[in-house]
Amino acid sequence: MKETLDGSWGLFRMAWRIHPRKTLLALALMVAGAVSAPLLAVFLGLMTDAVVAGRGTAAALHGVATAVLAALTLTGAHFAHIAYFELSELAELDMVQQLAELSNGSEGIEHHDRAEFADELSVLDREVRQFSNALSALFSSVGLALAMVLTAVLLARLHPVLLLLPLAAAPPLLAGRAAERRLDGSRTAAAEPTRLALNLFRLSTSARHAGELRVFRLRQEMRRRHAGLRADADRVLWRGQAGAAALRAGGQVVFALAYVGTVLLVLRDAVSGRHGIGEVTVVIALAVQVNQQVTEAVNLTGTLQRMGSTLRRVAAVRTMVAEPDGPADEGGLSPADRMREGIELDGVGFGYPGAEAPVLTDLRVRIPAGTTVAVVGENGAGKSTLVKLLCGLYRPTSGRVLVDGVDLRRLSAEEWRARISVGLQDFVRYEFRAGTTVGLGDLPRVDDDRAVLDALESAHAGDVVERLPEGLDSQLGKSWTEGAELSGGQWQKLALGRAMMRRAPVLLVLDEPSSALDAETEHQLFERFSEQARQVREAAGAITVLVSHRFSTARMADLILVVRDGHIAESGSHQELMAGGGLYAELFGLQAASYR
Ligand SMILES: Nc1ncnc2c1ncn2[C@@H]1O[C@H](COP(=O)(O)OP(=O)(O)OP(=O)(O)O)[C@@H](O)[C@H]1O
Repeated sequence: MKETLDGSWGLFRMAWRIHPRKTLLALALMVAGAVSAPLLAVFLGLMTDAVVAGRGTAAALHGVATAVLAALTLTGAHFAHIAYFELSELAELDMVQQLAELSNGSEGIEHHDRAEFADELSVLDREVRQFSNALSALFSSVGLALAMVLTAVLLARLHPVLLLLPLAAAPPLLAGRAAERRLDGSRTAAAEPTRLALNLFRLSTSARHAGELRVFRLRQEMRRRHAGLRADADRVLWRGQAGAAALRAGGQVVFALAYVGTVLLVLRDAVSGRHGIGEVTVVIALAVQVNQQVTEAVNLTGTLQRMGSTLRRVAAVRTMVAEPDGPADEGGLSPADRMREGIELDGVGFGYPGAEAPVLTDLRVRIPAGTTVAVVGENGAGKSTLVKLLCGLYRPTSGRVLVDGVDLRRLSAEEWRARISVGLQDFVRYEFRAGTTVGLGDLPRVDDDRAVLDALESAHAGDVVERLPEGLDSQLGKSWTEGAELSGGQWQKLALGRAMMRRAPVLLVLDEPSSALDAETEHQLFERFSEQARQVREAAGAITVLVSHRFSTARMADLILVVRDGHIAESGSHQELMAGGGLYAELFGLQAASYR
């Protein structure tokens, strides 16, 4: 009950916020349409009595009133619909925007790693599309509540026993609520298989994966898995639907028995002469309405309860996104324009939400300002996780990342992001104009083609644009009829160009650009960065971090971090590490031998 009331109130506030005047108009029309139905029964009774008594004028007047009320009953909801149609659409849009904002509006990305977050979001994704019905349900239910009270008063005036009829509405209402709870439970239980099935569907229908699916002859297998997951979800949903239907039917049977009983009672009184013909007309008309009111009330409370749980889910998602251990903007200090001392990892540990073992443990290292750093290590060692911590996308679960001695948590996340630049391993393929796709790396200069060309030049990526039919003006992406599709490496080169757009970032992170670049180009690129970093050491103190599997590139760095099983196994310059004869020296030797 509380959820339904909270949901209704939340909905009303949302409509009011969007358009107060239309909200009031829709509500007034809906209420007028709803209460005119029981009044219609009263005037019908009065008209019948007047006709039987031969009072022509009174019969005609009551007849006109009956006709007006009938018109209002039939058209009230229709006119209200015109008033709230736009409101409903706007409310749905508002919800969709709230979801997008919740999902991507936070500074951190930790919530994306939680299965509960994905489940709630997948249910919400479906449920918000029902939101336009919710407003109509809300307005209708206000009108309906008034109509039910009026009907009960009218029935009680005729015979107190007739009050049993509205009271008999309680069992179907309670059963309806229980049914909706059961349905909501089944939607939650089915969320995971539904989400997984949707992922498989997207995978099976994406142009990007079409080739591999065919070569490995996986289409049949994907269909089988998809069907299995859908069947799992459907089984849960079907059980929920069947249980809910049985509960609703039980409630309706109780009401039907009460309905038949009261009609028989009034008919008996009429036969014995205790009621006039007009009163019998009123009772029969009202009893029919009570029947309709109950059915409508069950449906409306179901819809409102559903919307209540949608709003509850939105609140739950909001809490997950605002988790206190997420990388929120705690201190709001502004990072300096130049790095003075450097970055220090002070006992940094990190575990992904829900994972049993931490990915990184007790990392301790000082990276002086102006240093070029190479991070090397086996697959899954924790290199990308480390650079995401440096970018402030995750917050360490233990220890601190210090920037010039200040805990990264205390820096304004937004300002820190503005001072750094990244080429991430899982870069985005923005299907925009080529120049825009690169220019997005520095939003204020997104349309500055000169800056874009310079950035592409710095990233050794000018050739990608040169080959496009309209250069920087070429539309990218298969979603466009004329869009040019790029190879994976070309997309990554543009992402590198994007990383070069910012003028003087204090931290530049390049996470494995190797798939796009051949060994020679990667080498040259890093050489250039190292040179630039040395030149601007005094001016900006920029730190460049490159994650690479190529030791021939890594060796140029001032500092090499060898990550193994979540900790820094070795650190130092190439010469130091080679002289140490440890893991780095061993891996370097192996790779060098394979090139010979
Ligand atoms: N979003 C995530 N949620 C849970 N676990 C994750 C997530 N991302 C990575 N991991 C786990 O963290 C570990 C380290 O992953 P990470 O991507 O940091 O490794 P990496 O050294 O960059 O590997 P690679 O060289 O293959 O890119 C892996 O065991 C991986 O399974």
